[in-house]
Amino acid sequence: MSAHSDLIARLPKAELHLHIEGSFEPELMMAIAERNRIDIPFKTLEEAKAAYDFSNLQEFLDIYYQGMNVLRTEQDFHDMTWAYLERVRQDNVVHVEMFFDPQAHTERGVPFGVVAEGILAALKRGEAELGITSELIMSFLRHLSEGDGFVLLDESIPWHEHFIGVGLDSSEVGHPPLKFKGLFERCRELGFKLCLHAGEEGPPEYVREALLDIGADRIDHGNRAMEDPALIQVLRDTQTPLTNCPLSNLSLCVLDDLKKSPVKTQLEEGLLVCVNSDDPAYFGGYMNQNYEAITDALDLSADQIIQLARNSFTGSFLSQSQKDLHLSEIDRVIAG
Ligand code: HPA
Ligand SMILES: [Zn+2]
Repeated sequence: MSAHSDLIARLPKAELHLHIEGSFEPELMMAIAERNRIDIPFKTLEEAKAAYDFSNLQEFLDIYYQGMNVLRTEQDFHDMTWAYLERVRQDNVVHVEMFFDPQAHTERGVPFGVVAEGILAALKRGEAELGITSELIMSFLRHLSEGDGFVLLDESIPWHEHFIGVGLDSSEVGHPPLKFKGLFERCRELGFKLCLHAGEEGPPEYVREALLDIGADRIDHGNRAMEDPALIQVLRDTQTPLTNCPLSNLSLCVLDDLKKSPVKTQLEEGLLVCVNSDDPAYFGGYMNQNYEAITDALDLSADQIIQLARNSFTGSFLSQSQKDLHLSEIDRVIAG
């Protein structure tokens, strides 16, 4: 329990950096494997959890792509998404802008429509039954080619109205944002918001490319931007949201100690940083556990925690009037 657990629990929050396939808990994975009669390398929960010991991004990604292999039907994608929504309702997450990785499914023969329809059905239900609003962000795998990205973009045309934006994730080093310049230009013309993972393991130059060459609307992670004072200035001037993921940083050894997290400095420097869970089933915590861990590690004040929650709405793709409603709800919670 953190010193500010009660405040953290009471604050409404938006989650802006969440890979839905990274919310796939081993219990559900084993149940779906059985339902679909698929062998998985884990026989027990303990075995699964023991495999979740990573020393870098690639080690995680290998297990992450393996885990999602059991997902085959619309029902599977629905069940995974619904489980996430039910879980974060408890953390007072009221809005989520979620990534999904279609190429990780189409590559193994699962049609795009199966993936999208399953997730969308759960999101619709989440709004009706849990009051959680949501947006979907279609992410490109950066270890694949720009041409593969264009194939996905074409394949997804019938569902474009359901996506607010596109993302860029998977193995960062060696796959800079500029590798996808033409693809993101096309996505921008189509009206998509652009969210790029940059500066998680990759150098500050990747954040610079995402921001200045691609025109990213949001930077996912962005930790290593803090190595470049000129870049910090750009992030401050543009108020580009940075979606930080504390427990992810720790699990993937981006940081060896959360005390070295840039979040407090970013707040003090006036950057628009917020806290997120990234892949909660793999990194040991959902939204509030991420808030608690970063609060304790950096000794954040109540005002700083409130600022993080405010930033999660300000940095979202909600309309200004929707943002204002959420921000006034935060005011109401802290006054009461
Ligand atoms: O944190 C991440 N980084 C890159 N790719 C990912 N795919 C899922 N999570 C991540
Ligand atoms: Zn991520």
